[in-house]
Amino acid sequence: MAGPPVVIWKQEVERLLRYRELVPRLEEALGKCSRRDRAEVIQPVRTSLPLQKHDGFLLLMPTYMEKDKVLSTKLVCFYKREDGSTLPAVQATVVLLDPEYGNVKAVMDGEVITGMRTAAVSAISAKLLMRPEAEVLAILGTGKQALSHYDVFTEMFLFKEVRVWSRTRQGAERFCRSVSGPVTVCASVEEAVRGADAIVTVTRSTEPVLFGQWVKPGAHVAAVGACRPDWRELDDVLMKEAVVYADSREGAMTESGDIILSGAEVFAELGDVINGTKPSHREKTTVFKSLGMGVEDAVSAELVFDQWKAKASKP
Ligand SMILES: NC(=O)C1=CN([C@@H]2O[C@H](COP(=O)(O)OP(=O)(O)OC[C@H]3O[C@@H](n4cnc5c(N)ncnc54)[C@H](O)[C@@H]3O)[C@@H](O)[C@H]2O)C=CC1
Ligand SMILES: O=C(O)C1=NCCCC1
Repeated sequence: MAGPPVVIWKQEVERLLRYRELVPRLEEALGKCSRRDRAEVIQPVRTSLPLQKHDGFLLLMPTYMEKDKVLSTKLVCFYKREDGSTLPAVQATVVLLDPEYGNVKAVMDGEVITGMRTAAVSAISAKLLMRPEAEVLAILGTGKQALSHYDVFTEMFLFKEVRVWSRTRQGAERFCRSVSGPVTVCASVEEAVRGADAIVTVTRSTEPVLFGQWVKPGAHVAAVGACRPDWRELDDVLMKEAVVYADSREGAMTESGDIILSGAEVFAELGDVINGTKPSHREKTTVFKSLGMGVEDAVSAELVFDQWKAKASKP
């Protein structure tokens, strides 16, 4: 008889999850997704429930990995929120189940998982698609995702300069106080991205903020915001000039305004590049359109649970 589920909350998840273990698990999971083998991953396009009164959405993200014996679902709410609002834009919980019996093994905070797995997948996109001689990273937006992207990008790559742009001075100042290394604060998006080799867009904008005319040919863009079919972060010029990669082709065609409204073609999934079935076009301008996938949460939560069990079994 299974016992009650364990509850693993934010600070514990923060203690247990490390990029050096998370990144290889995510790479493996992305490869499995793109093989479309239902014994490896079943992950339907997520259900999205509008919370119209609150200008938000609830997303349900169930995932089953039969061979790996992983069954989970994330519940994540996200809201448009005005700048200066003290309320979080994203709130998430991950439920981990035992696939053999269907009982819940663990309920865990999903905020740290969402922050870290999203940033880790963007860093994987950079590992696969960014030029190796990249020196300048620009981050647009200074919220939670901006911080996790700063952490993993500076852990995995050696940039000479990290630039940041925020709509508000307070946002940029808060970001600079929160990170451990030097940052150049830029007064405009154009100033931040001109000459940058890698650009991360992590804003809540619903209109384009990054324009192709400012982007250096051969740069790599990880586009993380704009996760609704009518929301944009990138303009048509950039979307049409770049070679576009996505985490999930189905997800991108259903949810990404940058892809749907620009008419850009998804060249490949990151998993196709990992599996060697599609090439990496490092020499060209590349866009990785990230929307987030349940499988990323599933393997992250399983990793947290494994680490928790290992710690709990120590005398
Ligand atoms: N692809 C994925 O897997 C995930 C995507 N997201 C998306 O990433 C984005 C950032 O998420 P968080 O960092 O958690 O949010 P946050 O609220 O912590 O930060 C959002 C940032 O965007 C800025 N911003 C808000 N409106 C803007 C506008 N109109 N133009 C320019 N900047 C604007 C804010 O000042 C803030 O710096 C959101 O769009 C969220 O939906 C979040 C989690 C996972
Ligand atoms: O994958 C996720 O988690 C999210 N994706 C889009 C916006 C909110 C969270």
